[in-house]
Amino acid sequence: MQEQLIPPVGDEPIPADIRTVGNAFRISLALFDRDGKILYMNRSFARECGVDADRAVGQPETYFTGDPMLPDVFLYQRMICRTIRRMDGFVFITAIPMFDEAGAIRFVGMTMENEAALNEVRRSFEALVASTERSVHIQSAADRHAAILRPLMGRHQSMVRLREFLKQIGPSSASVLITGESGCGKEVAADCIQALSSRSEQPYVKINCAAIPAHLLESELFGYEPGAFTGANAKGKKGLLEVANGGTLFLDEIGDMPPELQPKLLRALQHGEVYRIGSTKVRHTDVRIIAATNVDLNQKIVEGKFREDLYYRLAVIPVRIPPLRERKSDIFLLASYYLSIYCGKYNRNLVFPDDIEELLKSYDWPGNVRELQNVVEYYVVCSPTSEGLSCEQLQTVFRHPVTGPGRPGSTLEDKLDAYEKQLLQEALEEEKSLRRAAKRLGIDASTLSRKARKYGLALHRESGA
Ligand SMILES: Nc1ncnc2c1ncn2[C@@H]1O[C@H](COP(=O)(O)OP(=O)(O)OP(=O)(O)O)[C@@H](O)[C@H]1O
Repeated sequence: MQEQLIPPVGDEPIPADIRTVGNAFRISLALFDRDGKILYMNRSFARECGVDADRAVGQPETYFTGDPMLPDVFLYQRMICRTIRRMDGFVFITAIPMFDEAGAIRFVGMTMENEAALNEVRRSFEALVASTERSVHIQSAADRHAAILRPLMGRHQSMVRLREFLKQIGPSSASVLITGESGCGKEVAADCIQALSSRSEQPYVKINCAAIPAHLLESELFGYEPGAFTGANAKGKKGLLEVANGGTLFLDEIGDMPPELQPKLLRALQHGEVYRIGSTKVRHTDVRIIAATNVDLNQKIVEGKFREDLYYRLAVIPVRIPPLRERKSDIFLLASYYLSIYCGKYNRNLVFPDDIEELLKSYDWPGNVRELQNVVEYYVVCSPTSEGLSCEQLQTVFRHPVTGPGRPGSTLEDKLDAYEKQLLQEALEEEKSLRRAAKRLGIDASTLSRKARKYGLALHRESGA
């Protein structure tokens, strides 16, 4: 059988050949599994950290550094570099995530270089640069895509898949309909699609259909001729469909598009033809439409409030953004990210104690990432000391009552049940099969299946549930 060359994710030991190769290099190298535990450390890395390479296996990153980098690697899903000051000078650490075919992080490779080694490289590099006339920086397409998609954070499988999907659909000119609850990131996704498209250098115009009264929305979208109506600009005005010509128009809250405007919009999308108010002259426009809504358009169609033909024109590519409660494992990552942002903004130094972490994970976040952002800002601004706020104090700004294990006042049994449910839900969401979810939890598949039924959790299709 052929030797496995790619390091496993923790299920099997690293093959001896790989260890030999790793030890032969001067570079300090370590590998971590998806839970941030050390899978392998070569001799040079162990020497650099003053630890025993074999004993280090299975330990968390904090075993050799007090300032962990892996949470950021898992959060941003990209390479992170950091310089750490030590008694004997600086060390430069690089951590690079390695992905599996489904786009999930499989393991993380980390290298560590000390100041002396880097100085040696720098001297060679300076000599090389001095001997050349020019240095060219080439940014790969992968780097560019990663940079564009960075604002759409999350390492839950659904977000990894979403980013992959956006990369695939971004370049086309097809209309996209983004659905999802309020505050879950529809506009962030629209911005990513636009930036990934071949129209990224062309106009990008946004309009919120719910924020503008119907009569004004028509003149905003289609424009008008001089003297078309009382109070109109004497020179007339271009509509946004004309302004966005060659580029992209983002129609936010499309579900609020007044019924009387829908046929006119359909015509503009279908034939690229726009008539300004008060004009019979046709103007041609080539616009990619990205629309977003948090209402159920199918329901609106049934109620006769939204045209079915317009729906199909808009939803050539449907994109659904999952609400935060369907990707619970992202809650704390996002909360930690916003904590660092707001601590920087308000010059505070705060952390989340364990009970606050539990509370944040227990809550359903009806307002999604926007609500989470607000709650974290409240936590930073309103904490009287560096101890932070208590759970009871923080919950006063939640829109709904908390029902998970962090809920104060519930019995030990309630809390244990809620915590068990949360762990099962996370494992079922993140693992591809029931068997893998059961393995991760350390129970057999039939027990997992029974417990999942008890808590009303959806099982993977392969389980036959
Ligand atoms: N995946 C994410 N990573 C980081 N920030 C996010 C993410 N999703 C949303 N946000 C942040 O949450 C806030 C709300 O996002 P956005 O406006 O895109 O939501 P929306 O779904 O368009 O909301 P609405 O339906 O109310 O218009 C923004 O500040 C955005 O930066």
